[in-house]
Amino acid sequence: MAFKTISAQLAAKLDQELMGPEIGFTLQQLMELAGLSVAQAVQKQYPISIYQKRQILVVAGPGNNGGDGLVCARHLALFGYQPVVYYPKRSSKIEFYSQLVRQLDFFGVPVLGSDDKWTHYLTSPETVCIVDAIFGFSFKPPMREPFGSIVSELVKVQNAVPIVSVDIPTGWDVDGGPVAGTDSLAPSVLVSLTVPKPCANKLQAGRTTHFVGGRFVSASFAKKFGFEPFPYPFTDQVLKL
Ligand SMILES: NC(=O)C1=CN([C@@H]2O[C@H](COP(=O)(O)OP(=O)(O)OC[C@H]3O[C@@H](n4cnc5c(N)ncnc54)[C@H](O)[C@@H]3O)[C@@H](O)[C@H]2O)[C@H](O)CC1
Ligand SMILES: [K+]
Repeated sequence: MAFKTISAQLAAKLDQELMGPEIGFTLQQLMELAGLSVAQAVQKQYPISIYQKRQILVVAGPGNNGGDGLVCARHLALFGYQPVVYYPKRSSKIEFYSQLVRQLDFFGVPVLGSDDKWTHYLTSPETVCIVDAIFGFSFKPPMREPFGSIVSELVKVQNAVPIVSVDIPTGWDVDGGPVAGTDSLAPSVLVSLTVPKPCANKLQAGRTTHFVGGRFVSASFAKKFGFEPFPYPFTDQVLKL
């Protein structure tokens, strides 16, 4: 399906408006729907019934893309997968992220920190897929550590264990796509949230299945930002593009 995109700058403005005084969504509401979308995309692409081992590694970054990953992990657990979260840089400034971690504890989902070993979760066939929730539309290259090393590890295994990227393949320039001279992720799935960003035009045809998710804008709001509303079927939270 052909799709319109919006720039990194416009995506941030769209977000602010959704959470502004007129519309009044909270970040928590949007993140819940975003994380649920990603979990549903995983379920559609890697249906639980065909796997004996149901481990999924979710790598969560320090911002809201990471928050989407924490929510996604909780839904994956509820769907019956066995998520493990690697969350190396936790923000103590926003209490909400700690609440998301406590909810993961509640569902028995392990959350690894910077001192924990995580690379043994990068093996096939034990791990169904890896959810890349490291950086989204606020990423500005070049990447600082420890995330450069983490992405290099993911690149090493990405032909054996599929990567599901949340909103932006981590490390890509949001408007320009893969950055020359750096290890570049080639995800098997991309879940664009609200509307694809320009880097989605750089996905390799035949390699990446592209979904849109984050079903939270009205038709008139979409048109105001220059895109058509997406025809999500029935109760689905994602649409394959
Ligand atoms: N409307 C929607 O579509 C919604 C999308 N959501 C998700 O939120 C992210 C954007 O979140 P934001 O917190 O603005 O940014 P990021 O998570 O992308 O990153 C911020 C985080 O990253 C650090 N950082 C930036 N550049 C670098 C770098 N070069 N090296 C190391 N670290 C870097 C920065 O310091 C911050 O800590 C969007 O993509 C969606 O996934 C929301 O869930 C709600 C609705
Ligand atoms: K990402």
